[in-house]
Amino acid sequence: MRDSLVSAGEADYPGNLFVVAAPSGAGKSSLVKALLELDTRVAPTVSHTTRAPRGQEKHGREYFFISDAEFDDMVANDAFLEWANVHGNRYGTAKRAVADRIAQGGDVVLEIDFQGAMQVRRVFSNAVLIFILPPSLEELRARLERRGEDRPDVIDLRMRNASVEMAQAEKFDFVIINEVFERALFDLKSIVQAQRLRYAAQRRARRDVFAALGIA
Ligand SMILES: Nc1nc2c(ncn2[C@@H]2O[C@H](COP(=O)(O)OP(=O)(O)O)[C@@H](O)[C@H]2O)c(=O)[nH]1
Ligand SMILES: Nc1ncnc2c1ncn2[C@@H]1O[C@H](COP(=O)(O)OP(=O)(O)O)[C@@H](O)[C@H]1O
Repeated sequence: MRDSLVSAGEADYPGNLFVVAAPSGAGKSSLVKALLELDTRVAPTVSHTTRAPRGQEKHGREYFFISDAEFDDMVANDAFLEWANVHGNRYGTAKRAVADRIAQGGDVVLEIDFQGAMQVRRVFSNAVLIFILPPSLEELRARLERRGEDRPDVIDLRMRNASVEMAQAEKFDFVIINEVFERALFDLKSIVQAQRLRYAAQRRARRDVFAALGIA
């Protein structure tokens, strides 16, 4: 599967893979949710995690909440496209969820951390990596506090990790600063649209070259 996803970029996988990463609280989930409401061609996948569910979260909707032993089994069975330790818990994207959809020409968006994003790039070179930045660290903390989902010690840990995560932004294809939400959403939509046009043009060009060479 790893190898076939590498050739993905080519004919077998006509869909696009978008990866969105950000420090916790930057607005990644809000932006991706808004994108999905506007654009039905792109679908999310549900990750697996060993973290405990928050208030309203449901198994199979936000995440598949699994035990450490179950996570170990999935790692041993090579079931993950990528996985990483984030803020003291493990999170991973199942291969099957991504491959099935992009093989059928659908687009997929992954909301994962920067370590996972780098793993995806190694496996699937056509993936478009997008990093969301908050306008400042002060605003990041304010958003985490306003969201009111995490205990103060969890917020402190996420803030400590934020600087390390933000230093990774330059490795991504695009960086969006989520200051004014609507502007950031416009940027995200534009990146998705541009990639679709670019990839479709690449595929057409490849077909034309093959046809001209008589090897279509
Ligand atoms: N590598 C990886 N990271 C993930 C995955 N799912 C979620 N994450 C990341 O784990 C971090 C914590 O997620 P979560 O506990 O839901 O809190 P959030 O930061 O408020 O979204 C975020 O950076 C997520 O992007 C995954 O499947 N793989
Ligand atoms: N541009 C923005 N301006 C102000 N608040 C925002 C903005 N974008 C998101 N938020 C708020 O910040 C909090 C964190 O956003 P969320 O999408 O949960 O972040 P993440 O998924 O990156 O952890 C939420 O309460 C959300 O409503």
